[in-house]
Amino acid sequence: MSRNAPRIAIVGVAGRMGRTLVAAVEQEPQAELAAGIVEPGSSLTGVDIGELAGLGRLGVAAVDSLAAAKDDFDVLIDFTQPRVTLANLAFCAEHGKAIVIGTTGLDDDELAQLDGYRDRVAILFAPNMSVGVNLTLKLLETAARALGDEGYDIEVIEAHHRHKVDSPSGTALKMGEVVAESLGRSLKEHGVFAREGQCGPRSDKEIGFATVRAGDIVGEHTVMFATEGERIEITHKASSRMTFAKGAVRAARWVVGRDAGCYDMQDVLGLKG
Ligand SMILES: NC(=O)C1=CN([C@@H]2O[C@H](COP(=O)(O)OP(=O)(O)OC[C@H]3O[C@@H](n4cnc5c(N)ncnc54)[C@H](OP(=O)(O)O)[C@@H]3O)[C@@H](O)[C@H]2O)C=CC1
Ligand SMILES: O=C(O)C1=N[C@H](C(=O)O)C[C@H](O)C1
Repeated sequence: MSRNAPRIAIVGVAGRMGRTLVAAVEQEPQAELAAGIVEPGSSLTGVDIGELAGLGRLGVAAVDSLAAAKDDFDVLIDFTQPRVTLANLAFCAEHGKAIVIGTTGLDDDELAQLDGYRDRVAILFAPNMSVGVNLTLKLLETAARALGDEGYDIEVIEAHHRHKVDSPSGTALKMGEVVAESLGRSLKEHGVFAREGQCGPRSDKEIGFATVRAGDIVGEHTVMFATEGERIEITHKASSRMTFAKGAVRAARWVVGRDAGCYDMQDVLGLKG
């Protein structure tokens, strides 16, 4: 491991993404697995985080607060839930740590709170850390510009596992925002998130969202552009959480040592502009 390998802490280390992140950091020679945080008072406190991830002993015991790991890490990776993420962001701002946030489902107020830290700490915030999804966002920009004003109806369809708590997914919302922005529309005004009963025909400019929750689906997103006589579908399918975890580790290595600001995966991958 290089002397400049960032020391990474993972919060929510017993979760679906937390466990995958432990494996991803462990596989990255240019990063050090420094700490793993579980919920305050968790019975998993003190358990080796390698054991939690099914990798065997790694010599890092889970702690139940960020304060307990304060001197051990340079960058925190957080895939938990909105209120926990905001508390961890406040901690990172206070203690000069960079943070990678993968948590989705933040409401407008929580997003504004997150944004309020942009002058105090380096934040990497993205609803999907996979390279494939971030490339898909660029393809969507191009497709929307070419097709959007030519009478194509736009619908976003996503499917995830039965445990997911937020809907639509953060990725689906991001895809909708990218398409809306490319067309000069506002997603707040034109997003349609439910159709039931006698809801009438769709309007030309609406961007519809449909959600599936079933079994162990890791994450699938399709944006459909449909008109009389043809339809184009741009689809991304994740078949392993490792794609998100590897992206997050890449993001952690990128964001550590940056100036305060709110960055995303497009910055990491050089896809801006
Ligand atoms: N940006 C991206 O690329 C991706 C984002 N996500 C997002 O990541 C988030 C987590 O997803 P997932 O891993 O499936 O969810 P899980 O519920 O499996 O994991 C969340 C973990 O956070 C833990 N947790 C809750 N509160 C605290 C706390 N105060 N301190 C420490 N740990 C805490 C939970 O512990 P406990 O179980 O004890 O409650 C749980 O282990 C979701 O918002 C999801 O949408 C997911 C995949 C990719
Ligand atoms: O909860 C998940 O699992 C996922 N959440 C993210 C989202 O809401 O977009 C990303 C990924 O699709 C998996």
